[in-house]
Formats: sequence, C-alpha cells, structure tokens
Amino acid sequence: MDIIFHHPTFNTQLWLEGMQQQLPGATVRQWHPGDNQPADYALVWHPPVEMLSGRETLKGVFALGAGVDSILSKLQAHPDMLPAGVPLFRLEDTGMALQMQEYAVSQVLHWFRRFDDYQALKQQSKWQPLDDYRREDFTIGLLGAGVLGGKVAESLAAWGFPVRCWSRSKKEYPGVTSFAGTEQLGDFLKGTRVLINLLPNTPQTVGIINSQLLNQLADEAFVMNLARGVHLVESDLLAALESGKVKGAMLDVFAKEPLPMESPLWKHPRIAITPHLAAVTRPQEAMEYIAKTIRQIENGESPSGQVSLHHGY
Ligand SMILES: NC(=O)c1ccc[n+]([C@@H]2O[C@H](COP(=O)([O-])OP(=O)(O)OC[C@H]3O[C@@H](n4cnc5c(N)ncnc54)[C@H](O)[C@@H]3O)[C@@H](O)[C@H]2O)c1
Ligand SMILES: O=C(O)[C@H](O)CO
Repeated sequence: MDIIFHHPTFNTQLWLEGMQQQLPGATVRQWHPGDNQPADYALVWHPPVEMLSGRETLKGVFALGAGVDSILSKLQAHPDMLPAGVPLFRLEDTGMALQMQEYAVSQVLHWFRRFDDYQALKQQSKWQPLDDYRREDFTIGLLGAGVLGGKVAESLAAWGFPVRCWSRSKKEYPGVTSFAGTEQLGDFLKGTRVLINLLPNTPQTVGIINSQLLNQLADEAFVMNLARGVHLVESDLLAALESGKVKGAMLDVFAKEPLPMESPLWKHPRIAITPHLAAVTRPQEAMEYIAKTIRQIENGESPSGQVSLHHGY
C-alpha cells in the first residue's frame, strides 16, 4: 500500500514515520511536484491540484483537519482535483473535542462569574461586588451540534447550564434541548444568552451570525465563534456590542487570517481574540484514526468521517 503526504506546515518526518508505524506494511512518502507514482491513499492539507488530479486509483483522501472548506473551495475551482468516486475523509474529533470543551467551558465560566466586569472595575481600582448571574438566565446555544458541537454541549450541560443546540437534523445529547432546521432557528435563538458557533463553512452557513440573528438573542448576550470567520459579519457584531445587545465576544477565527493589524476587533475592550487554535490536529490521535479508517476501507467496511460533497461538510 502506498501513501502520499502533503502538509504546508506540519512536521513531515513525524507524520511519515508515525504513519509507517501505524501501518507497517505501507510505504509512506512525502509528495513532491512531479511525483506521479501510484498511491492508494493521500493525506493532505491545502493540496496542490496536481497532487490528486488524475489519481483514479486512490482509495481515499484524508483532510488533516476537521473543516474541509478550503479543500472543497479548491475543488470548486478545479473539479478534476478529486477523481470521481474517490472518497474524501476528514478528522472526526481525534482530540479536538476535548480542546473545544476546555476553550468553551473556561470562557463561559469567565462570563458567568463576571470576570470581564471585574477586570473592567479593576482598571478603575474599584472594589465593588456585583450581582451574581443565575444559571437559569444563562442559556447556552450551540450553532452546529456535530462531533465537536455535541461534545461541547454535553460538557456545558454537566456544569448545570441550560443547553440547547441547533443542527440540520434533531440530536439526542443528554441534558441538551435539540432544535433543527431553518424553521426552528428562531425558537433556538429566543432566550439563548451565550451563542457558540461550531457550524461547518457551507453556502448555507456563511454570514449566519449577522444583525438579524444577533437581535433574536437574549439581551446582554455573549458570542463565541470557534468555527470559521466567514460565519460572522464582523461589522454586525461591532454594532451589536455598541448597542449593548451583545455584551462580549470571544473569537478564534476570522474572515481574514491572520487578523489584519488595522482590524477594529483588536482594540475592542469587550472582544477577546485567539489566533485560530481552539482545537488543533493532534498528530498521534489523528494518525491512529486515519490508520483505523484505512484498515476499515481495506476490509470492505464503511468507515465514518466521509465528507458529503453534496452537503459540503
Ligand atoms: N477553531 C478551530 O480551531 C477549529 C478546529 C476544528 C474545527 N473547527 C470548525 O468546526 C466545524 C465543526 O466541526 P465538527 O467536526 O463538529 O463538524 P460536524 O460535521 O461533525 O458537525 C457539523 C454540525 O453542523 C450542522 N449543520 C451543518 N449545516 C447546517 C445547516 N445548514 N443548518 C443547520 N445545521 C447545520 C450539522 O447538522 C452538524 O450538527 C468544522 O467544520 C470547522 O470549520 C474549528
Ligand atoms: O478545521 C480544523 O481542523 C481547524 O480549524 C484547522 O483549520
């Protein structure tokens, strides 16, 4: 079995050796331009078109992340990049759910215990106890309730918050109220105090966090964007912060990354920023997952994690 690998920033040697250990019978190589030798599987991130095009005998392509929007948008521009019938897989969890839980739970608790307000008071050297927030006024809503959103919802429910989620179809997560489809988006938003976005980037979800959506949240809402920058209309968030409808935001992803120096988001006192690292690919877990999936394909099974080209995620 031949495996080709391309990632613009990962430690290639670590991946080649690691995959070789996972699949001792395989030959794993870094792909270089001009390499047209046979391959059964490709592990990629931002792949050059010529790496994959024409490879009709591939049995699977693995995106080395959870979101496949960059690959799918390249595929739109170059439809021959993925030969017809070759399945595209993505990473499901592989250690990312725990990272997302850490990120979301710590920030929700930060807002719930009013540490943002106490930080502002500290700037004024003010010793001033504030009223506690009540859990029943702190409903958390997950936009997107798949592999990552579902796990984040469960971890926040375990902290005793009312938690709800919104997805394409109904979900059954313990302690989480499920809303599904465009027709239930309004009911989901009504009363949501903390909105956490974990949707994939698709034509249906671009710009979904806009003025119209923000206005339907509870007053003094909080917004956490952990998915993709294009989901959020940044100027609408700034307007909602200005009006007081939104009290604070925590943003990990941006329409343009790195976030340009001149962006007003940097200086806004009620916006916290991290540089797209809410959940990163953990090599060991990812390699174990990919090897397991390859073994399932080789055994004629149907593994999970296949991207639907129709749905775009
Ligand atoms: N910031 C980061 O570091 C980071 C890390 C990993 C993933 N991500 C992002 O998180 C996203 C989610 O990852 P995942 O593994 O949970 O994906 P997933 O495919 O398992 O879940 C997607 C969820 O979104 C819902 N959904 C999709 N389209 C919808 C629509 N039109 N209307 C309603 N619901 C819709 C699905 O029903 C599902 O519940 C990824 O696509 C990626 O962009 C970000
Ligand atoms: O989707 C992912 O895996 C991360 O956001 C990195 O792009």
